[in-house]
Amino acid sequence: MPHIIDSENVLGVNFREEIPQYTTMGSTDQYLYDPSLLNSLDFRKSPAILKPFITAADPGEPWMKVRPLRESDYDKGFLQLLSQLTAVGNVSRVDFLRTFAGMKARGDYFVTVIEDTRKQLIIGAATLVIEHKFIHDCGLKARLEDVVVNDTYRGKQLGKLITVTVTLLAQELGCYKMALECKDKLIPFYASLGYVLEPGNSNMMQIRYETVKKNNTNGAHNTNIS
Ligand SMILES: CC(=O)SCCNC(=O)CCNC(=O)[C@H](O)C(C)(C)COP(=O)(O)OP(=O)(O)OC[C@H]1O[C@@H](n2cnc3c(N)ncnc32)[C@H](O)[C@@H]1OP(=O)(O)O
Repeated sequence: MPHIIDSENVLGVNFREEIPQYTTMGSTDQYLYDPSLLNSLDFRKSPAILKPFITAADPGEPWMKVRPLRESDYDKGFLQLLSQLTAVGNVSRVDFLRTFAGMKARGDYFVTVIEDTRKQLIIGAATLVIEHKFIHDCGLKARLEDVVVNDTYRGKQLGKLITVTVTLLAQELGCYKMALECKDKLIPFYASLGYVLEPGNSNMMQIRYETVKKNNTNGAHNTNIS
């Protein structure tokens, strides 16, 4: 079960003080969450058709690794990968480590990546976020966020692999359901992985509180907005 968060962490109070001082990148290089959680996922439970059959523990290539996000992924192109999804902005190493530490402290962010270990490059990512509810007997609801595969690696099942990984992880962590928002053209992709549009309950609504900076360098040519 996810770590129980305290209200001080939720509000982000004193985060700066909680972060260890890093003199060089990777001096601790922690995982965001326990990587052993990925070893026992049963990919046979997923309706996804994976040909050849691959899993998080055995992604089919010796140079491919599915694992939790690490601090050193700042230097392995993680943010550049996200910029293929939406605008990232100018995220400094300090910003990245602060956000990483906050997510780790909360215990309910499961950012999961695929690394090409030959190039030390992050080539795929997806995030499982767990919401704590009073309804459903104080149940846990999962959200799927920020799914992306490096454009030169697409069409090789990596999108399915990373999405099924976090979908099964949510079930393993005790969530009663997992939900996502996506563009219409991706509905068949997620439907093939078991996600369904529920009749009368398939509208996504939102209110935006900020405008995306148009002059950021990472996402300057990307019109996708998450
Ligand atoms: C919840 C969210 O985060 S929604 C945001 C989703 N992410 C994005 O839009 C970012 C840009 N897109 C991507 O990174 C990738 O195209 C992904 C993640 C959507 C798919 O990654 P891939 O590695 O190419 O997917 P994969 O090889 O596993 O393909 C799975 C299937 O989905 C289909 N598919 C993949 N991308 C798309 C697309 N953009 N539109 C329609 N169908 C697609 C493929 O044709 C394939 O179908 P098949 O099994 O019948 O051959």
